[in-house]
Amino acid sequence: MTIKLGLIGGGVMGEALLSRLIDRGIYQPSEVIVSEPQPTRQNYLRQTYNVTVTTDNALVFTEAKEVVLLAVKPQVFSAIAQEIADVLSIRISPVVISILAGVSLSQLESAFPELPVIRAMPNTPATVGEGITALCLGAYTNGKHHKIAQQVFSAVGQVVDVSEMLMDAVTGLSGSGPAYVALMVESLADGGVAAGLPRGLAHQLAVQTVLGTAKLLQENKIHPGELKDRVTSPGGTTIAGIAQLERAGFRSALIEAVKASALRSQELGK
Ligand SMILES: NC(=O)C1=CN([C@@H]2O[C@H](COP(=O)(O)OP(=O)(O)OC[C@H]3O[C@@H](n4cnc5c(N)ncnc54)[C@H](OP(=O)(O)O)[C@@H]3O)[C@@H](O)[C@H]2O)C=CC1
Ligand SMILES: O=C(O)[C@@H]1CCC=N1
Repeated sequence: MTIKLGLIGGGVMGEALLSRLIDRGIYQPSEVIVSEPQPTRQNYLRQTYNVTVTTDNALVFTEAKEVVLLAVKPQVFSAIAQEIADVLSIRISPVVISILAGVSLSQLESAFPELPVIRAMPNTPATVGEGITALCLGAYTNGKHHKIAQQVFSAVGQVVDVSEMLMDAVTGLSGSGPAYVALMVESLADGGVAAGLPRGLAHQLAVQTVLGTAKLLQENKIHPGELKDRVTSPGGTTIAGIAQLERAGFRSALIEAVKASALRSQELGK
């Protein structure tokens, strides 16, 4: 069978994408090649997904006919681009989709001259099909490449198209955001424990509160401020908690976290 999908880097995000794409039948295992340096990780990927696994990044490029997903850390991008440079003259042209934080379309286009490239920023809820991915398209892409990217990322959640100037901000918000939400869940549970709840129950209450609130905001399309007002009874418990959050600079802390992450994404692209 023809190999259609190449994945360079089978780590956290690479595996999240691989797993859903195979589960949903978008690619058959025999249509996928993955490159991964570590033997233990290689064996795991081979055994779990029944895909071809290699250490040869150039082979992934020459074998994959439809799409090559780059899912390595931004710090190894130049090394990988060099490895692949030799086979580029063969003029194979899968669409290259990079999920690397900070790495710009112009950097991708200089590494893969004249190839169609797409910059994408997914997030870890992709693992459970609840991710959100922002896409921006390089100069050599066409409608077919866009469709492939939409198909790949809609297998793991929502997809939005943005202009490249917004990608660092997207990275700061939805790319890194799951870590901020996880920190909030952990802290809510800690608060519950401090107030006397057993740990397991505190965790369950915290997770479901975040999940349910997100669902309510999404399904009823209400403004977060309105939802806050609905929970906040005059002279009640919630306003006592909110006053404390405001004293501690909760909103400002989140705003600054997103800005710091966006700035770091910009730096990684330099
Ligand atoms: N994690 C997240 O939430 C998100 C991450 N991203 C982006 O996704 C990319 C990957 O992140 P993440 O999955 O978290 O990182 P991981 O470290 O989990 O995955 C990277 C994988 O690439 C492998 N790798 C390292 N060097 C090479 C090489 N030369 N050739 C092939 N594979 C190699 C690593 O192997 P080894 O471990 O042996 O080094 C590892 O398995 C990053 O660029 C990040 O910016 C984007 C959105 C969200
Ligand atoms: O922390 C990082 O750099 C990556 C990019 C977005 C989420 N994780």
